[in-house]
Amino acid sequence: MKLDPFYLIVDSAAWIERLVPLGVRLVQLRIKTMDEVGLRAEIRKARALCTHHQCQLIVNDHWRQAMEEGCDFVHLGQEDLQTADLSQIRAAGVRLGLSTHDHAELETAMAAEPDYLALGPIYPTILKKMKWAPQGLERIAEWKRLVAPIPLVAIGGLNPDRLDGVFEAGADSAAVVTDITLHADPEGRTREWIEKTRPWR
Ligand SMILES: Cc1ncc(COP(=O)(O)OP(=O)(O)O)c(N)n1
Ligand SMILES: Cc1nc(C(=O)O)sc1CCOP(=O)(O)O
Ligand SMILES: [Mg+2]
Repeated sequence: MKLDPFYLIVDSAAWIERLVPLGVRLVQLRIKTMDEVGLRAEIRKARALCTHHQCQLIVNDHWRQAMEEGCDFVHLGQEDLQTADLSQIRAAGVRLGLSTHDHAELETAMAAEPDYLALGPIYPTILKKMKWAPQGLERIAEWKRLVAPIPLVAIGGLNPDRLDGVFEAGADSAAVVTDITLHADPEGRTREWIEKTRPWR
């Protein structure tokens, strides 16, 4: 499976409506706190937008709601994995991306036979507090050797200036939140990401 090298992560369907039409091909809806009705509406709207714009939608955490809304790709972390019903996800033909931060997590993740693996945080991130030190580029190269041919996603503190290093080290896709969502010009920055990742597409 080939992942687009630009992996946008946002926390609402409104962001998807704003940025996906610019040419984003891979987007994650990452909603951490919302009531069930609101969450369902967000997933439904995100799915419709992504279908219309031929963008692959990946739903973070909420695998059950994602499946019930007809989505075909979810992302789970190690804690999410403990409660997720992987056989139900697989039986529905839903694809699965998994987070990893160290060797023990990688072993757990590989056992689940994911469709991609994410490694982070590559650089310091301001989005959330993390117990892992930045992994650095060497770690991407190590992970690539361990996981290929499973696609590898790099995440954490990425920006356009850091992309060449990340791809040269072996990442297949670069995931980003705040470099775009906190930018003064999110549309302009999204176009910059699309251009900068073009050679890796
Ligand atoms: C592409 C990608 N990589 C890693 C994560 C982090 O997932 P997780 O560890 O479950 O943390 P939360 O994002 O749920 O806070 C991700 N969402 N996407
Ligand atoms: C959601 C997330 N997961 C990470 C991990 O390492 O698993 S790092 C991260 C935050 C990514 O945001 P930004 O691009 O703003 O640094
Ligand atoms: Mg999670």
